[in-house]
Amino acid sequence: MQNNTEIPLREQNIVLIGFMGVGKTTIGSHLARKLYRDFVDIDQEIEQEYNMPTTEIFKTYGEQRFREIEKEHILKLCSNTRLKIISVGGGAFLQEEVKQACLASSIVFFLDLNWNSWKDRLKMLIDTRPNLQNKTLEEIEELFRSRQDIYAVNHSKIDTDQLDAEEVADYIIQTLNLGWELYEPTRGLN
Ligand SMILES: Nc1ncnc2c1ncn2[C@@H]1O[C@H](COP(=O)(O)OP(=O)(O)O)[C@@H](O)[C@H]1O
Ligand SMILES: O=C(O)C1=C[C@@H](OP(=O)(O)O)[C@@H](O)[C@H](O)C1
Ligand SMILES: [Mg+2]
Repeated sequence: MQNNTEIPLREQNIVLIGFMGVGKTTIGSHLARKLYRDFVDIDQEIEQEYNMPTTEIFKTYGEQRFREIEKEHILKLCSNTRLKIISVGGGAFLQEEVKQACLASSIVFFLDLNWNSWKDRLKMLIDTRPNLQNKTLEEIEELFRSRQDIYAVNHSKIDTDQLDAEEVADYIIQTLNLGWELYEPTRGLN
């Protein structure tokens, strides 16, 4: 496994985490475009490999199998790549090995959104997120709250409540620039 002390800060992968629907995929693609990097969305990679949407993968093979494939994809990226923008699914950090690999090899941003703002997105998420289906709103809130612990260890937390996706990407870039300049300053010409 690569360790982020071995990779220059400016070359480390950037990993976006957070609950379903907070905007990891949308913000990740903006970030990749703005930083001229490749974007990898783990759910999209798995859907391409199985040639079916996540809901079908859950139905056909079960969540456990999905988690195994998810882990394989993420661990491979953590050990073999740099300079990527990676959006992982909201349940990826349930697996301690995945969480530790991301934290050790990459810069991990937690996209935070409060429950009241998140609730407004439920309608547009429900058809494509198997773990939101067949649940009452109370059960979804319980899942939302119980998941917060797995995101609590990160390198930077962004409060996204008041920002659109493009603004979150810009904010992440500002944070990165600050860290890069502080810890790996670019040398002047003389
Ligand atoms: N900052 C934001 N403000 C408002 N809507 C957003 C924001 N980020 C994402 N969205 C919308 O929320 C929905 C879920 O976004 P998505 O990127 O798929 O989330 P995730 O990958 O975290 O599950 C999309 O319809 C997207 O357009
Ligand atoms: O939190 C979860 O259990 C899941 C989140 C989804 O990704 P997003 O967080 O991008 O919605 C996807 O991996 C799958 O439906 C399971
Ligand atoms: Mg996503």
